[in-house]
Amino acid sequence: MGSPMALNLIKVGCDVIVWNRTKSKCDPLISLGAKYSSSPEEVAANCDVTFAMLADPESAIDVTCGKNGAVSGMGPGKGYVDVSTVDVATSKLINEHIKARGALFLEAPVSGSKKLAEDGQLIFLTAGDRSLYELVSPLLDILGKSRFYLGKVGNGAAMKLVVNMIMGSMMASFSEGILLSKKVGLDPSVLVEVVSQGAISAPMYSLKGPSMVKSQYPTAFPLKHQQKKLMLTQDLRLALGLAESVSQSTPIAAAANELYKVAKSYGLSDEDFSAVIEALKAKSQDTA
Ligand SMILES: NC(=O)C1=CN([C@@H]2O[C@H](COP(=O)(O)OP(=O)(O)OC[C@H]3O[C@@H](n4cnc5c(N)ncnc54)[C@H](OP(=O)(O)O)[C@@H]3O)[C@@H](O)[C@H]2O)C=CC1
Ligand SMILES: O=CCCC(=O)O
Repeated sequence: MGSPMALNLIKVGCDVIVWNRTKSKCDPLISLGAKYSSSPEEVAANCDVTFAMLADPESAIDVTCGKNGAVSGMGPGKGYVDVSTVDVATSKLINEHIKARGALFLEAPVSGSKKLAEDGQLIFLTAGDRSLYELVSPLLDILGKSRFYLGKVGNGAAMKLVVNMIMGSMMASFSEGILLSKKVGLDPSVLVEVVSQGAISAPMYSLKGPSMVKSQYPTAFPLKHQQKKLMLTQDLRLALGLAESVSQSTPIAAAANELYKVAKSYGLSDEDFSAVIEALKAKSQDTA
């Protein structure tokens, strides 16, 4: 997600400095004009605004607050925009560290996957320093099709988790439908078409349905991010934790969460999250 976002900024002529743990992944960006810094600290020291796109809460904290982390390069007049998907507590922690350096913080997790990142069609769910939001809005408009400012830090993370919770349950339910249609002698491709024309149509179903019917899961949003294991956190589990914290019942999401865990145990972490369908196949002895 970070690469296409950086690329879109380079394309419009922004002065972009990049860092990634695996440096080779920066090479295509460097060849297109990005400069390279050897640590997150150096990036933050050399930039007015630093964007972070990390896998999960642990890496987001490490890259920000760890050794040679971005915090060390921050200071008054600078801004830090974390576009990773993390939990509320992680976002608040990063905010505190950035603020302690006199800099501004904006959480801005995104809705929309790899293709939408490439096309500059992401949806930003931002919260934090309003002045930083105003400052980076022109950049967010290059990277995305819309942006929401949701107030205090944590609201962006919470909104993202709620959206991903709905998405996880929708995909699990869609998977059940595909397999059931096949078991009762229907053509699942026709089911995908029917769904795409009705009230429950969703781009996600039209995009992923045809591949799922063929047991193919080209990775857009890796299943491992729907089931993050670090610090026992993951998008669905984090959403369940959020629900529990306010005594909101979410039985559908809880059931879906179990399926993602099974799919992950089958070694499908790096496949698209639509590979959750494999968890149901195994249960019903359907290997087709
Ligand atoms: N893919 C999608 O469709 C979407 C993803 N998201 C969210 O965006 C974030 C990134 O997702 P995505 O780009 O798909 O994930 P990837 O797995 O492709 O990239 C993860 C990035 O995090 C880095 N990273 C992981 N662990 C560490 C660590 N311990 N220290 C330093 N860097 C680390 C990786 O570095 P390295 O290259 O060295 O491994 C890589 O740059 C996630 O939070 C995800 O939930 C949000 C919306 C859509
Ligand atoms: O967090 C990832 C969400 C993927 C998507 O919105 O399609």
